[in-house]
Amino acid sequence: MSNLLRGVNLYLIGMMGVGKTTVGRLLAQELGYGFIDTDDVIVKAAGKSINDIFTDEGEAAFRQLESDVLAQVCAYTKLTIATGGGIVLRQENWSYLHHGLIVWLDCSVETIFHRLLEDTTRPLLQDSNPESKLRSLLEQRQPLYSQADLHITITQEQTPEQIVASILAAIPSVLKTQDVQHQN
Ligand SMILES: Nc1ncnc2c1ncn2[C@@H]1O[C@H](COP(=O)(O)OP(=O)(O)O)[C@@H](O)[C@H]1O
Ligand SMILES: O=C(O)C1=C[C@@H](OP(=O)(O)O)[C@@H](O)[C@H](O)C1
Ligand SMILES: [Mg+2]
Repeated sequence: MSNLLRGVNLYLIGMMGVGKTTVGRLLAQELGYGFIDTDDVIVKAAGKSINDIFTDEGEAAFRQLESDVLAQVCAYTKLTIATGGGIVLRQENWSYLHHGLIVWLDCSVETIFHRLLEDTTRPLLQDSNPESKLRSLLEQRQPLYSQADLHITITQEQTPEQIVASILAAIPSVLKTQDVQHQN
């Protein structure tokens, strides 16, 4: 598979809680790729948590850091990159994402809600009604996520290993399409 990919980066996009960080790390191992999580890079560079960045500097400052990190990361090859769920919001980020293959991990709001019920690390979910917040975020973002090269639908029971397997199985079909497009 890594031969087929020829070092092209994989960018995982999708809603918070869908498993981009968890699956991305495994996928990188499977491919012999490096792994980067844009949120981790931001936290290390800022020296504070995502929650503190949102509280102290606001979401717009966080989005700028996110774009800066993405711009730096896409200069490298042989990486699997787990992005933050809101990376799709800025048009400029798409020009960076399109340097690689963009994989949308998609699962139901119910699954995400149950996974993140006890989680306090997602500032956008610190809301009086997190489930409805998730629904409205998904409604806003779905048309953006759907611009990905690959759409992987995940069920509640699927393990990270099974999700990696379904991504690996789906990759050749998009690479083929891209080769055909390049020939035309
Ligand atoms: N396939 C899965 N099955 C069960 N739990 C999962 C799965 N993928 C991720 N999780 C759990 O869901 C939570 C969110 O996962 P994470 O990888 O941080 O998602 P994201 O990076 O998309 O926000 C974590 O607690 C993680 O352990
Ligand atoms: O959806 C979002 O806007 C966000 C998702 C988070 O990352 P994950 O998608 O990895 O949870 C993180 O970047 C931040 O809390 C904002
Ligand atoms: Mg993550």
